[in-house]
Amino acid sequence: MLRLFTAGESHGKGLVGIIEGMPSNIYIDINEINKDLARRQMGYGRGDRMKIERDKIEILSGIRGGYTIGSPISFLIMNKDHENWKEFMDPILENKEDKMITKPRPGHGDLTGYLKYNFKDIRNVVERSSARETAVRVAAGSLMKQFLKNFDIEAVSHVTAIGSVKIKEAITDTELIKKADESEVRCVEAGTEKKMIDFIEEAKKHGDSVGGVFEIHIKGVPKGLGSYVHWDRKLDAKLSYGLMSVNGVKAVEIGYGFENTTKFGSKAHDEIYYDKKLGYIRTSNSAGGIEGGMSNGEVIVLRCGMKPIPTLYKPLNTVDIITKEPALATVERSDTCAVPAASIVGEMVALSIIAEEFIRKFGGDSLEEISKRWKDYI
Ligand SMILES: Cc1cc2nc3c(=O)[nH]c(=O)nc-3n(C[C@H](O)[C@H](O)[C@H](O)COP(=O)(O)O)c2cc1C
Ligand SMILES: C=C(O[C@@H]1CC(C(=O)O)=C[C@@H](OP(=O)(O)O)[C@H]1O)C(=O)O
Repeated sequence: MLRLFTAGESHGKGLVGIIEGMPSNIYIDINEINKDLARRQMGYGRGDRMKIERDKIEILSGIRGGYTIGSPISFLIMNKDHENWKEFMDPILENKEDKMITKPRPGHGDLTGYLKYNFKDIRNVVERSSARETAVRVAAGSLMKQFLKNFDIEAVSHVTAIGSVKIKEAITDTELIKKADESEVRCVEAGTEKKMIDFIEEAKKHGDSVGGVFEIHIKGVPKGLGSYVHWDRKLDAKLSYGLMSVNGVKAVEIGYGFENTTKFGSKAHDEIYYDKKLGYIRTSNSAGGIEGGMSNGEVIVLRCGMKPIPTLYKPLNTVDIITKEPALATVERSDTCAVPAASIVGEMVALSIIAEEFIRKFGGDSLEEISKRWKDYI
């Protein structure tokens, strides 16, 4: 079983990840992980924090001479911003109190987290509920991506909507999305990107924030990851769980999940054909590569809806937890839009789940053992 533990507060010393269950003898290129960490920091609409951080992974264990050795892989990503928060984030010494947060932000975990954990200062909630944690999930996902590359499994992601600005003709071709990611193709319809940027700028001008939609494609996944035999083994359920755990994601769609609800069955399902060379084939992919809780060999298509960022520079109404009087929600600093960043997080989270399911199906302690079983099955 492949597992990931994450720890770390947003303005604490740093973030920690532990991956347990990674097979041995997988070549890991640290530069590739750092590239994915950098991708997560990009995207129009991010705030000043991203000017401070330059996320880099430091491996502590589990990798030797560039190869995994089967033991838990532990790693660090330091918070450069900690330097500016030392007096408020010291684990041992008493923290200064003049930055206590008492005005919970609607849309964030502030109010319920403070009540649930019986805190005096909402900062305790803010620090861990922050999406800073997603840096660890991207680093871990990037490592798993390198494992999956051995089996020709690859993922791409792209933003399909920022607020009400949508890509009209959604790119459905995985290779084209990949090119877009490499900046060869920017957008299907000329001008869409500018409209998205304008939408973010408009929000920013009014102290507001935006959400949007991103899409993930995973190709090369063999038929049969996940299972129909028990509810908690279904691949669509597992992917939804993982994606829903990405901060701000409130909707997950698989294939044409919503669109299919409006169609007749005759138009909604992907008919089966047989080709002497290719075996069973489909000529459409409405199901998004998953039927009966199992990958069916087609490209896995996932779509996620992210709510607008909860911290507003023109703050929403709230209640001060000390005076119980009406107040405006706390704002220290914030992104206006983080959909492009969330898209990278989603891509890496989805790959982590595919890696976990791949290992569950093909088993084995080393890459060689897994490769043998995979080849036999294929
Ligand atoms: C990459 C990324 C960056 C984010 N940046 C901010 C931010 O600057 N300010 C903010 O209030 N929320 C930000 N969010 C969203 C919050 O983390 C999220 O709304 C919060 O954790 C509550 O989400 P939930 O209701 O889905 O659990 C960001 C999310 C992601 C994925
Ligand atoms: C630190 C990251 O994102 C943060 C996520 C976040 C939130 O509330 O989720 C709030 C902001 O934190 P800060 O107040 O320090 O600027 C974002 O910058 C990151 O993505 O690495």
